[in-house]
Amino acid sequence: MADISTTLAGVKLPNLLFNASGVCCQTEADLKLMVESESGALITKSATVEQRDGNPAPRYTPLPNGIGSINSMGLPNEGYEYYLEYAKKYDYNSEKPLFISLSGLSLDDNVKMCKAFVDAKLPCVLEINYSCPNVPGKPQMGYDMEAMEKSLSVLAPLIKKPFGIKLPPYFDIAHFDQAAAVFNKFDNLAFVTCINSVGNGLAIDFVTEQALIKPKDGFGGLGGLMVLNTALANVNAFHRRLPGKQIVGVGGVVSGKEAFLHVLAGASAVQIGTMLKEEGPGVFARIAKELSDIMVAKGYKTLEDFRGKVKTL
Ligand SMILES: O=C1NC(=O)NC(C(=O)O)N1
Repeated sequence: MADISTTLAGVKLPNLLFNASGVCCQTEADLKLMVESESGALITKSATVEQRDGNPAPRYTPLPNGIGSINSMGLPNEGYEYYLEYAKKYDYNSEKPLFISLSGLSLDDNVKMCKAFVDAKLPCVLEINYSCPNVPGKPQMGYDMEAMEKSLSVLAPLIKKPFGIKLPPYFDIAHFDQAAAVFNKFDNLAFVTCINSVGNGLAIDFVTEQALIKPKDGFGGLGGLMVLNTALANVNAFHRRLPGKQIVGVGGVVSGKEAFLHVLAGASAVQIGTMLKEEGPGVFARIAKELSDIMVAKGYKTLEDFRGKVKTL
């Protein structure tokens, strides 16, 4: 067995795999499945101040031939106080650290939620979601560098301890440069999670000639294998540009091979979304073994042996 343990934001994970926020993490029942799984950590569904039902169904579907998924959930969640209570009851002596995702609909909302978690003085780690593409009328903060800098200039000093942010995919080198210039201003911004779904794709059924999901005329975030190469680029771009910070890789992890590639690109931990949704929590044990077998075959003992060591020509 190879050692696939890691640390993230100063906390130890027995293995680098956990859920992407939003999948298997909205209710305590979901989170119990994550605790009982072979994941190395767990993260809660992005919370807003108030409980939200989210968008009308159908709002998630896998796409044919295992290429991925499309979703327009619309931030359905139990409201931040539900996750604060969960975090207060969580067993921090367990080997599995708890991450909390917050996705305020305004800076004031994010301040209110962050304050509540800071005041509770809990060991859980915050991941601020700047990249939900599915709330009608709410452009993604992650594509507004000025707004992101303003938000971080308020939240980073408020949170004080290490925290992370969830980013949308960027597709232009200038945007990697601009975003990194903002992130490097905040010392306790310990990690960035790349990528959230590729926003506003459209899946259409050939036979019925209908969009596959109901919200927003069928427009929704794309995930799964088809976004792997964009995810790897974002992981590596920020690994190169954010010295001293860590990257959580997410996007397209369907087996140990893609998890290996995310680490090679620079990831310190790897989240799984679509494959977890489709396969269930058993996916963690499968992918952990597949990754370990790959490392043994390649002669790597730990993730540090190859993290960020993608070769260029
Ligand atoms: O940040 C998010 N990304 C997604 O792809 N979907 C969810 C959502 O719609 O709630 N949120």
